[in-house]
Amino acid sequence: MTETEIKKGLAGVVVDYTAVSKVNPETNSLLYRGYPVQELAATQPFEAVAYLLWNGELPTQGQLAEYTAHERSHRALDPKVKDTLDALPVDCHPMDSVRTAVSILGAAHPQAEDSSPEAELEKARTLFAQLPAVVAYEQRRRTAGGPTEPIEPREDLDYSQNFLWMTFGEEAAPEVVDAFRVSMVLYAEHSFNASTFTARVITSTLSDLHSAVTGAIGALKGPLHGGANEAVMHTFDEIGIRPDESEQDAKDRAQAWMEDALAQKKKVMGFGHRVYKHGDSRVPTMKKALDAMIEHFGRHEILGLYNGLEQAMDEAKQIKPNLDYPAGPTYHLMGFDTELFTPLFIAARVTGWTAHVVEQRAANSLIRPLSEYNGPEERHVPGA
Ligand SMILES: CC(=O)SCCNC(=O)CCNC(=O)[C@H](O)C(C)(C)COP(=O)(O)OP(=O)(O)OC[C@H]1O[C@@H](n2cnc3c(N)ncnc32)[C@H](O)[C@@H]1OP(=O)(O)O
Ligand SMILES: O=C([O-])CC(=O)C(=O)O
Repeated sequence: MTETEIKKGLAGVVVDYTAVSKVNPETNSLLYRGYPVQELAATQPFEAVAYLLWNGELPTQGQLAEYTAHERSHRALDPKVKDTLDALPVDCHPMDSVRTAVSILGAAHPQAEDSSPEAELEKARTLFAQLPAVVAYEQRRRTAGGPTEPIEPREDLDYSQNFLWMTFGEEAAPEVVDAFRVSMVLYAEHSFNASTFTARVITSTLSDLHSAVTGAIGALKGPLHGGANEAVMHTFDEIGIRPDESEQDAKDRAQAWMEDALAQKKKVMGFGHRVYKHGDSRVPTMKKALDAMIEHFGRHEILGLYNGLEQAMDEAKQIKPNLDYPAGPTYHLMGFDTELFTPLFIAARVTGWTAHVVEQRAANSLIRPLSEYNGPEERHVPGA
């Protein structure tokens, strides 16, 4: 009998076509609908990148104006969502809160059961516009220690400006807005990663868009995927962030921490990738945004910790950082609670997920792989 080849973790398995993005580990590049992500990050508002992912082309000025107006008119925190969030424990994980909020928004959507391409796009655009209020409110509820008043959105601000406004109740500096925008663009899409694949599996049963996104959030939460940006900050905290420390001292401590962690065979979150083996295509762009935040806030000890861990990992195992590594400390410097980092990833990735939902539905085949049984041989219930 020939042994069945098991593709554990589906590693290296190509399961379908996609025109949404191309990850190329050979050239270390990432294209959204053909455009290099670093070019999009350098030039485009996040709203235009969302449009591109959904529609396949960058918007004209008129199309962007229409999308922007739609986004701005759906920004307020839904009262049903606020009531539910207020009923949750204040210290529950915000990923659970956002997952719950998406479920409510789905149940309440007037086109919940309409899966025509037009309805799917409408639902995607609306959810994209609604999510910042949910994430911002979760940060505010945690800070207040319980139910509080949300900050009302401002229609004169763009997506990134308004996100920071609703979270912190003040207008962010342009440098901060730009670093935030760049993070959103970089987090938006990455082919058949675990959460996107989850969304596609759910869609393949002809289930609805909000169910697909709710499931995708569950997959994103884990530290081997999106939860790594939160985990990176826990590592920094474990090493100890000392704002008065010199960059070199911080670097030395981080290197010593990493040597110890690797000696104990620990997995260090924020490093490694299933597809990229020579570095994540998005890291240089995100690292620039982190550098800008380090300069803006004058926090060079963070750079010391960052470089110390990266260098020690590279020397010991030649494993490179992934996008979550520079994103974590960037969000920390902006003032987000560590547990809010992965919800920020949701706000960005909802664009990619929903583009994949539409693509899956348009050329659907139920996703149902096989397994090789290795349990007990057939046996019989006594007395049967
Ligand atoms: C945006 C994103 O979602 S990016 C991914 C975010 N996730 C993380 O940062 C979590 C940390 N990284 C990891 O766990 C892995 O690198 C993954 C899950 C991302 C990719 O994993 P895989 O392709 O399955 O590789 P796998 O986990 O088998 O690792 C291969 C080898 O490298 C080692 N390795 C990989 N990543 C790390 C790491 N972060 N720290 C220490 N060792 C690592 C493994 O221990 C393994 O070593 P071994 O062959 O001696 O046993
Ligand atoms: O592609 C992956 O496996 C994980 C990742 O980097 C992402 O989803 O952005």
